[in-house]
Formats: sequence, C-alpha cells, structure tokens
Amino acid sequence: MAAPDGPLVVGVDSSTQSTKALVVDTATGAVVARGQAPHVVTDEHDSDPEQWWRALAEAVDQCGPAARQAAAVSVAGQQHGLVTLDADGRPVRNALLWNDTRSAPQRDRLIDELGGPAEWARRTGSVPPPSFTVTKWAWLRENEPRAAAATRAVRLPHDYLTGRLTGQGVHGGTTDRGDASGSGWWSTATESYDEHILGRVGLDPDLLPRVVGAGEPAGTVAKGLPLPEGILVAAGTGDNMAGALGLGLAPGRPVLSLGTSGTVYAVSEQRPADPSGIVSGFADAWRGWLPLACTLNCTQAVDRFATLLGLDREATEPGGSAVVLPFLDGERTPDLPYATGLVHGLVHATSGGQVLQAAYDGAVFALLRALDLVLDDSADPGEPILLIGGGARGTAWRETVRRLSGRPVKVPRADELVALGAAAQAAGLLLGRAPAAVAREWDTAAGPEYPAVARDEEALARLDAALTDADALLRRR
Ligand SMILES: Nc1ncnc2c1ncn2[C@@H]1O[C@H](COP(=O)(O)OP(=O)(O)O)[C@@H](O)[C@H]1O
Ligand SMILES: O=C(CO)[C@@H](O)[C@H](O)COP(=O)(O)O
Repeated sequence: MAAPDGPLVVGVDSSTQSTKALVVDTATGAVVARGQAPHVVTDEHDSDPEQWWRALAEAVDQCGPAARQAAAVSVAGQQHGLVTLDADGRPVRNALLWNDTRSAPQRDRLIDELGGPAEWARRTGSVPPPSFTVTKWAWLRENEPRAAAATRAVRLPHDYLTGRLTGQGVHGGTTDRGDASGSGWWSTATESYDEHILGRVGLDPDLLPRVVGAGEPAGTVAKGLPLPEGILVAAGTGDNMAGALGLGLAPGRPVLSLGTSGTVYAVSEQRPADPSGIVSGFADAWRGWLPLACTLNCTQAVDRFATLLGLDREATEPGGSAVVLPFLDGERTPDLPYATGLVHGLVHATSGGQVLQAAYDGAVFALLRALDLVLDDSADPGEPILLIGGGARGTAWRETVRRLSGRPVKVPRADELVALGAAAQAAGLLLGRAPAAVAREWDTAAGPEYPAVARDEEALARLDAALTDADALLRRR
C-alpha cells in the first residue's frame, strides 16, 4: 500500500445480501483496500444478526493492514430490520428484514388505531408499510409472544453492529436519526421517540437505543476486534442515508438505487409527510430529510426472471407486447403486500428476451412512478438521475431507466456508495466536518453521463393499464 495522504477510515455497508468494507484515505477519498462477505437470508426473509457480525469481521479482515491503521469507522445497514436482544446482548431470534411482508395485517390495524394514514404521516413522516420495524414488533408480540417477552433491547441492523463494535451492552445502545426515522416509532415532527405509538405496540422505550446527534460519536472500538482498539466509531445510519452521504447529495438531485431493494430518493430541506404512503418521509444522516420510495422487487426479481428463462441478465430484446409486474416478494410501491408476479400480453411471437426486458421495465416503472414525488417542486427536470447500487453496473438496467424516465442518467464511477458514505461519516467525525461536504471533495459522484432519450410512453401505458386491470389479482392473499 502506498503511503496515504491523510488518516484512513473504514466504511461498512451491511446490506441484505452481503457486508462490504472499504478503507478510505480521508485526504483524497481513494479506496485503499476493500473486502466483502455474503449473508444468508432465509425464505422467510430472516437473517441471523450474529452472522452479519461475522461477515463484518471477515470483510474488514480482507482489507488487510490498511484496516489496522484506521482512525475511525462507521457502519451503514439495511433499514428497518427488527433485531431483538436478550439480557446478554444475544439475538432472541433471527432479525425480521425490511422485505418481509408478514406484518401486513398488523400494519393495517396500526394505521386504523392511530387515526389513519394522514395522522401517521403527520407524526412520523411516513405511513408505515409492513417493512417498518413497528409493524414487525407488533407481529412478533402477536405471533411469538415468548420471544417478545424475552427481549431486553430492540435494535436496527446498524445499531446492533455499532453496539458490537463499541462493546455497548443492552443498556448503552445508540442509533441515528436517519435509521430511527424508518422505525415507525420515532417522530420526525418532534425528533424523539413517540411514546404514544410505543404504548400502542407495548414496547418499553427503555429497550430502545439513544439517538446520537449529528457529528457526535457513538463510542470507540472495544478490545479484541479486527480494528485498532479505541478508534472513533461514528453514529452509522441506514444504507440509503449513507448512499446520500456517499454522493455528497444536494437537494434537487434524484438518486435511483438498484439493489435487492429499488429505491428512489433525494435530499430535501423540508420535512416530508406524504399521506398517500408512497413516499417514506425519512430523516437524513445529518440535519435534513430524505424522502424515499422503495420497491421490494428489483435486481433479485429480474435476475430470477433471467434464470427462469435460461438467459444471461443482459440478453434482453426490444419490442413486443409482454408486460411483467415482477412482484415476487409482494410489493411495497405500489402497496401490494400480498401480490405475486404477473406476466401478461404473451403471443406466439414473444421471445424470451422480450419477456426479460418486460421484467426490467416492470421493476423500473414501479420506481419511476415515485420519482417526481421525492423531488421538491423547484427541482430541475433536466437534472440527471444518479444511478447507483449493484444494478447500476448493468447495461440493461441503465438503458431501461433512460428509456422509461426520458431523463439523462449519470453513473458514478465509484461503486459501493453506501460504504463510501459510511466512510465519509467516519471522516466527518474525525475531521469535525459535515460528511456530505467531505464526500463532495472526494468527487464521488463523478462518472459518465448518458443523455436523455424519448420516453417510451407506449410501454409505460401498457404497464399502467396492467396494474389497474390486475388490481384484484394483485391484492389476493
Ligand atoms: N454487472 C451487473 N449487472 C447487473 N446487475 C448486477 C451486476 N453486478 C451485480 N448486479 C446486481 O446487484 C445486486 C446486488 O446489489 P447491491 O446493491 O450490492 O445489493 P444489496 O445492497 O441489496 O445487498 C445483485 O442482486 C445483482 O443482481
Ligand atoms: O427498506 C428499504 C428502504 O426503506 C431498503 O432499501 C433497505 O434499506 C434494504 O436495502 P438493500 O439491502 O437493498 O441495500
């Protein structure tokens, strides 16, 4: 390793499918080492938090000597997951993940009990989908009361990992406002836990972590870990908030992230509160806001279609009349938790490549419907969409976004923007600076820009009609 220009920091992205770790030079943003280790997710969309911890250790270990010179670390994690810990800090059961829709009945009940969608949006910024932690806790209490009774601490995925890094016990846990805003029990109006909502779901506020303020540390690295003892641990945040930090995002710039989840978001200076529930009104990882819409079916759903068709994921073909709504896991945007995948419009001439293209179209269509809703009214419609996440490396994904959005698309050269955002958060803490400003100096959003093409209105109209006409099928349990 060449001598770095500044102190080194470690940024971690603990996402659905894997943990990625980057060691970054704070002076330049150069990635000097990287590591990655996979996660196992059950068919029920559960994951063992201890496995995330082992994956984090493995990914950091792969970074070699550079990680052992780091001066600060931060962890970004998949949002919303319900981690329940016993008195010794061990998971009571596997974590229920963001893409598990089992808690849809509890969600429906909770919305009614609090006075309807508008009241939820007013208090928490969001109408909770079954992804949110509050609905999962309600599910656990109803379906596994012994597990709920044994719980002595409730954490989000990044809180759990930050707690393992700092050695905080079940009473000393921390979180940040960004990830807390996806729980459903943190009020974006008051920036504090909503005791009325917690009372409704029977959760003692003492079981929740302290929300660390912008620029405050969560603690320092404890003894015996794969990082230097005593280095600073930043607050960490949710993976989408970290993606925004990693891009040094300014208001008016839309991001489309293509991973296990599809997300579309922008930063905003105004607190979002969408009573339709399409946009989740998250806080960002600093002092602003992150209106975001999320789909449950993105890269993995389209890859599944490629596998079923026996095709490479890039083997798409244009034309034809096929429509695919690839809602293999149920769907969050649109709000169809019981949906299954739907294929329509096949004729003898339809090729496998056209069906695959239709699967890309269906996944991108669901996200683009929310694009204008996450942007402030003053946003410039000519601003390119920033395409990130594993899918941004694929030509078929990029071209589908161009064709269905009619906007220019920019693909940042830096990959792993979530881990880079965590690194910017660690660097910001170390240097006493705003993390997004650090990332802007690292020029993380630089990359090729692809000009706008005419929007494929015909394909969009076909998808729109299929969604409306199939409504009853898509709502069937
Ligand atoms: N070259 C590529 N072309 C298209 N898709 C890709 C490529 N490389 C990875 N992917 C997709 O990226 C996904 C993983 O993205 P990532 O953002 O790392 O996921 P997550 O953060 O949800 O764990 C995989 O499901 C895979 O389909
Ligand atoms: O639920 C959401 C956002 O609200 C998801 O975006 C999760 O945060 C999981 O992200 P990935 O594993 O796809 O990165």
